[in-house]
Amino acid sequence: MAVLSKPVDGPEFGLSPIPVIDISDPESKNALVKACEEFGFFKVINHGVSSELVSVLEHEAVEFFSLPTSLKTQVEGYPFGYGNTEIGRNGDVGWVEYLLMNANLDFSSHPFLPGHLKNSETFRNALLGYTTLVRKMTCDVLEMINDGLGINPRNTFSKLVSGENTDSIFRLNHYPPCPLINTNTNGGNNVIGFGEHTDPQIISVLRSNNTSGLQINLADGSWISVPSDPSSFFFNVGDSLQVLTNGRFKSVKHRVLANSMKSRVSMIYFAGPSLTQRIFPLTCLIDNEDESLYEEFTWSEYKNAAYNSRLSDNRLQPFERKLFR
Ligand SMILES: C=C1C[C@]23C[C@@]1(O)CC[C@H]2[C@@]12CC[C@H](O)[C@@](C)(C(=O)O1)[C@H]2[C@@H]3C(=O)O
Ligand SMILES: O=C(O)CCC(=O)C(=O)O
Ligand SMILES: [Fe+2]
Repeated sequence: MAVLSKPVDGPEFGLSPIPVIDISDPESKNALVKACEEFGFFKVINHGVSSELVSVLEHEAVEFFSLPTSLKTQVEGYPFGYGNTEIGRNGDVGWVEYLLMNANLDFSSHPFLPGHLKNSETFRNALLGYTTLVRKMTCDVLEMINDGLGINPRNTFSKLVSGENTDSIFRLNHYPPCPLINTNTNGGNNVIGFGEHTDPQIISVLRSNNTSGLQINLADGSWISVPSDPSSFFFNVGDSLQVLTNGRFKSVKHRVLANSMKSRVSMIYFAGPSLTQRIFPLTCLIDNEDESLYEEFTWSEYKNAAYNSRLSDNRLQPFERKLFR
């Protein structure tokens, strides 16, 4: 469990600057590009994903996390399966328990699911329904971004995350109420649920219950709280999309603070490419005077490096080109 050395403020009040994008409106493509450039983060509304499906999956997750630890415990297959407190295997800890799984497997024979869930048809159906709809929404959003950037063909980004072999991950996180929190005078707290990091994949899609805790880091280095909204989805630009856009989009640093009173339950779909996919800045996004900021790598190379790093490391640093001007 990590305790921040300096308490942070919790700016829960006032208007949130987080961009809200109506994806039912094709004209939102420019707002999407702007959000990816300025925040690397945005909230999506009018998405068409069934709230009933989301509720069933959340209910199943709550039931699962309420089981005794002995029934949730990890099976073989790092990083997948159940875990608590430890995030990754490089010393990161947080006030969280989670279930991590590959989102492209047949869930009926999923090797990483604890027996209780593997045998639950309700859970398997909800998971399959949810990941199918969220993948489709992700592709729609990537295509709108594609249009907004004026790139051809339209599926340049979406095809990276839509094939059979794509390496997408699904994560359920549960942050129980934390009795160790000292609430400071500004209403903030000092216990980390999930430490600061950027997501390695192309784009991540997060949905949570009505408990806040997620914060994003702005360009000026300050942290702002993301007001919870169970009926919307929050999108994060990942490191790979930062590289594909030659740094025009920034992968957003984010973290989760624990809550003393309420449980937070979140579900995140990490849209990743196939392991052999080569990642490099798209030529059409390199301005004439600019140069490519990154060396080419495969997703597998990047992922291996990422999984050997700490959460807060700048995982793109080894792939940055040394430019001499
Ligand atoms: C400490 C780690 C956990 C993580 C792998 C890593 O070594 C660094 C990146 C972490 C992260 C953050 C986003 C996702 O939650 C995640 C599944 C991912 O792809 O990268 C986690 C990894 C994890 O929990 O194993
Ligand atoms: O649980 C959350 O709200 C965010 C977790 C997160 O950033 C992650 O799992 O990568
Ligand atoms: Fe994340």
